[in-house]
Amino acid sequence: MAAMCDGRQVLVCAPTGSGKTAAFLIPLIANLGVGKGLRALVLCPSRELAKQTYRECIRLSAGTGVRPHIISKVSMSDNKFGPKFSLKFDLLIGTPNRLIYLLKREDSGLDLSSLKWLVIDESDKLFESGVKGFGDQLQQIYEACDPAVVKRALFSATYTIDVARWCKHNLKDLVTIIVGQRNTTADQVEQELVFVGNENGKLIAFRELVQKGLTPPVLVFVQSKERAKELFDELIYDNINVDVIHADRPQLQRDNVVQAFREGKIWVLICTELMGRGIDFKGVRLVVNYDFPNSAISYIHRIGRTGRAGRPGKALTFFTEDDRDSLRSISAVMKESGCPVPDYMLKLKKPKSNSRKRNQVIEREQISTQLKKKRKWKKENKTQNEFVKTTATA
Ligand SMILES: Nc1ncnc2c1ncn2[C@@H]1O[C@H](COP(=O)(O)OP(=O)(O)OP(=O)(O)O)[C@@H](O)[C@H]1O
Repeated sequence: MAAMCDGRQVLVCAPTGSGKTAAFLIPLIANLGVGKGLRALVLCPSRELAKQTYRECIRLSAGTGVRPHIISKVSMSDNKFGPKFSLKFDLLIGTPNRLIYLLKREDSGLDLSSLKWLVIDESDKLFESGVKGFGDQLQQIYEACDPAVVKRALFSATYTIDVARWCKHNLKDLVTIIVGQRNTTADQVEQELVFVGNENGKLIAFRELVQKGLTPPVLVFVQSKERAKELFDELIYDNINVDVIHADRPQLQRDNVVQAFREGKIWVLICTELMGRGIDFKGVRLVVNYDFPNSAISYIHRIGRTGRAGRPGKALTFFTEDDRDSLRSISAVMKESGCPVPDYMLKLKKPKSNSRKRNQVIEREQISTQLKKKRKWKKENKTQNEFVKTTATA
């Protein structure tokens, strides 16, 4: 906070749940002063996180006169944007794609010429390149800002060499702040790896957990929206108060699910990486990695949804033989955080670079026993029909 208040550009890495949102919002609000035009922009990788940051900003700026705004679908269709839009607000929060959409629309009134601060939350995520990455979008936003005037502040719980290198080469007068050890989990999270044998073993292990008694709220991470839907279809019949959130659900449903989970109306929330970063649900007691995370970075963020703001939390990570390649790096993170890890895991060989691409998602068997049964039935019926056909023609 002190560095930003002094007008220095910063690269900050601090553990999950340690209060980074307030650490950038407070200096922004304090430094904006009186002025005309949009003077600060905060970028987040998901709409859920943007909304949460906006809520925090409203709270922190109360009584200061600072006017925050969020780019949401509603505000875009509400005619909030127009020729004088940039004069109505001081601080704008949003995701890169919506911002670019507005920058491209001539009638949006979005003008970044008065911008003083650009904050990139979850910076390593927003720097990711490739089709699914935000890297290109971030580049377009930079080009719309005046680099001589706009100061940048990058925040994340994880530190990647790519971001650090970029900052070193591009940001003058940079202060790098690292709280604790780089790329470790929050201290308060008790972590455990559970070998479950195979896909079916995951369902059995999860049901055992429920039988023993879960203390809600619980977050369950899977690797894709398809798997999130499948797991939901399984658990919905188990008399668990469960719901699911993923990118295929309409925004209104996503908002309602988040709200219901916050209010304790949903006890178990199945989710994808969408909820892996930044989301602050108060008092999540347990995070279950139903599917093994595909990188140590993803592991750190996912389990960081519990053990926030000094509260205790627990993280269980299921693994099968398929997860062997990632086991070593994640067990090393656990060991670094002081959790007991069997020696053999730490001694596993590094996967050959050509055997598995970085962050590659593992192909897994379907979760759903119903689907499996259906497929088996179809296959058996097909063979039977073929047998009838061939004997009939013979
Ligand atoms: N000084 C403080 N004292 C007590 N609680 C705080 C303080 N600052 C922030 N918090 C609370 O801590 C929680 C976590 O804060 P925040 O969401 O900013 O974490 P974060 O560091 O951004 O985590 P992540 O890396 O997961 O995004 C929030 O509920 C927030 O209200």
